[in-house]
Amino acid sequence: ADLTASFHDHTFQTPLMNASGVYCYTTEELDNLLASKAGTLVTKSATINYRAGNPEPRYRNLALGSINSMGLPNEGLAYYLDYVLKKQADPTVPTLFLSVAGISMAEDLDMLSTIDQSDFNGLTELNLSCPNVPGKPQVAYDFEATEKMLAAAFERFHKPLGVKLPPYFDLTQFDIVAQILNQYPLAYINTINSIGNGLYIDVDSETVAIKPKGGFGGLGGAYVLPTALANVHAFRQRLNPEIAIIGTGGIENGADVFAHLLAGADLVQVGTQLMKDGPDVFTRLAAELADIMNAKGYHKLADFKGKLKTL
Ligand SMILES: O=C(O)c1[nH]c(=O)[nH]c(=O)c1Cl
Repeated sequence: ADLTASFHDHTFQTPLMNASGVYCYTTEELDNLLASKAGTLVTKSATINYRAGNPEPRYRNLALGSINSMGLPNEGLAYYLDYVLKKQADPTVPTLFLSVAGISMAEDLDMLSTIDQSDFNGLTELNLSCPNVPGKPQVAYDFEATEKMLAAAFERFHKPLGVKLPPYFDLTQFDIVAQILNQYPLAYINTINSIGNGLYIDVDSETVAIKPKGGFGGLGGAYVLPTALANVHAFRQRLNPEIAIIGTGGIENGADVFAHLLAGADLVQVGTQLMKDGPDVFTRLAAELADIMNAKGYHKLADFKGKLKTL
């Protein structure tokens, strides 16, 4: 089976990559991703300046996934922009993704201007769905703010741009959000971000799992797979075909990768399972996906991508 993934005018050795926020804070972690079977990588969502983030413990692996309230810790935009600019000079390195998540629209726009004026030749991911900055509601659950943000972004940003979206749970929300997104020349959407503000309770200790926000945090892993698949498929059915889709959420094995692709994803991102297994997870996921494709007689991703059947 050929796992080569095409995404606009880019090709990747596999459709697999990390989810922003996982294994992508430092240049060492990012280099380890490049050395793995991941097709490419995305950097930790950046703010203009270094951010310490929320108090620890702020991430926990759980039997059925994970919970996090990191609070947008990152080294600052320049650190990640320097990294991708250096790496893109190497012809053996695939096209890279750079993520930004300002804690205000002004900060987002400043960062987009900085990137636009740079020689970055990869794709930029505007994170509209961070659920863990206390006092800052997610932009993407405010449809007016989302529209304003996209209009302002495309006024000043001329490189390929994608948006990271939170999960939606109502079909009319899919209709409304898709109608907004279809007005803009987006390269892609990335769906889903963690399911915001879950609460894990440890019965033995009668305590929450993480320190920030009284234990409330974004859920990842197996908990979120059906919601992730629904968002991928709902948007594939509604978005202009020029807007590609990155499927994120709940991938533990090759079958989950296959399901995301079947639902319409062009690339998939792995967060919780990468946190649990490290970059070798991409070797396993690639092998498991290839086995499934071979068993079904599929030779390339286009043979089944987006071809989910209904009853
Ligand atoms: O707390 C975080 O840093 C965080 N955590 C998430 O689960 N999604 C995000 O977009 C971000 Cl920005």
